[in-house]
Amino acid sequence: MNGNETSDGQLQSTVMREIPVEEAVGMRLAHDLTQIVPGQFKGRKYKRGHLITEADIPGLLDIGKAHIYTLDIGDNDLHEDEAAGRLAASLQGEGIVLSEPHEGKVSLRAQRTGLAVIPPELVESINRIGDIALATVRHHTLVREGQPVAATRAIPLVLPKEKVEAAEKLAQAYRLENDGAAPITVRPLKKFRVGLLTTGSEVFSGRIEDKFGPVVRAKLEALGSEVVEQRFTPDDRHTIVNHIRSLFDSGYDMILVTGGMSVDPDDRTPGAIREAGAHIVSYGTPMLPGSMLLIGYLAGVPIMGLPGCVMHDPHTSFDVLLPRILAGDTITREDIVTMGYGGLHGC
Ligand SMILES: Nc1nc2c(c(=O)[nH]1)N[C@H]1C(S)=C(S)[C@@H](COP(=O)(O)OP(=O)(O)OC[C@H]3O[C@@H](n4cnc5c(N)ncnc54)[C@H](O)[C@@H]3O)O[C@H]1N2
Ligand code: MOO
Repeated sequence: MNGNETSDGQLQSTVMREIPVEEAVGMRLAHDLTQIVPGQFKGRKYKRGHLITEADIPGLLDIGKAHIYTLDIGDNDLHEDEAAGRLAASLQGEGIVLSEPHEGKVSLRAQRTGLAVIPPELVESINRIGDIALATVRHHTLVREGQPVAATRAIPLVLPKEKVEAAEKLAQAYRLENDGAAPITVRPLKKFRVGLLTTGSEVFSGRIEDKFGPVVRAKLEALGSEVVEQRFTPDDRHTIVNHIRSLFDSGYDMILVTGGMSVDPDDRTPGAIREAGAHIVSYGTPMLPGSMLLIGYLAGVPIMGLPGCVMHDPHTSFDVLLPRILAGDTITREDIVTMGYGGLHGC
């Protein structure tokens, strides 16, 4: 006979009792209790299992707890912490660590900097079940080590086991359809050696100082890659083409060309990238800022034309595409097309 089974062998249902705090001394809390002080604190004040003493009573009353529950979980139910934990475990893949359950919530955090993989349809299917919530970052978000990628939360304190089992089945079906891959993972980024070509006669001649190089270097270094070489060229198409070909011959993993991406007669970069022999996936991305970005491949080597806004705006289409490329993805026209929805960030 287990703890919840009756003497005649029947399954027992959950029993919850409300106890006035004054009568709860000597009992253990059935769940975490939260305090919120706007602007100062939000979090667990008392932990599940805490043994209530006389001294706790004023503190409990301060956070609005005139009663506490005693809880005997039935065979067909789950405590919020167990429910959130089981759902999180069913989703956890490579590059993800789980937090301890906390106020009915479990966080899935990035174990490394990388690209979050989240199947949106699965997230929606799980949230359709009800009583159990799954919130995630968007698919293909760049995440840093320790950053939350997703969180699971049970809505009621006690919920039917079958709801969690239904979610686990969906996660299992995902694994079967995806060669055993878990639904939520963080893909690592490769270390790229990058050749950088900065166009602009005003920079080449020394009229103004180069501000593009340091920005591009910093963005790559922040993701574990490096600009090995930066060259400068005036706005002369032929010279730009020759530099691109020579950077290609140097065997870099990626070639970046800055400036000259817009509509002026001196904007030579898109034509030069084309003339160098690149297959153009897209000139123009439906995202602001970064709409004048070009992406293509030169015999398999990614090449991007970076518009002036990349030097100025902290988050552009370059910041969306760069982690994908470093994760090893080949960018397609469809990837570009789908950037427009939700892609208005500035301008
Ligand atoms: N009439 C239109 N105007 C603009 C359009 C358009 O479609 N029609 N597009 C806009 C967008 S979007 C962008 S972004 C900008 C910049 O485009 P470019 O990539 O062509 O930038 P440049 O013309 O080469 O330079 C613009 C600006 O930035 C300075 N610059 C460039 N490179 C460097 C560098 N390495 N270091 C320091 N400063 C640099 C350059 O001197 C100019 O001041 O165009 C919009 N306009
Ligand atoms: O390439 Mo520009 O945004 O779109 O500023």
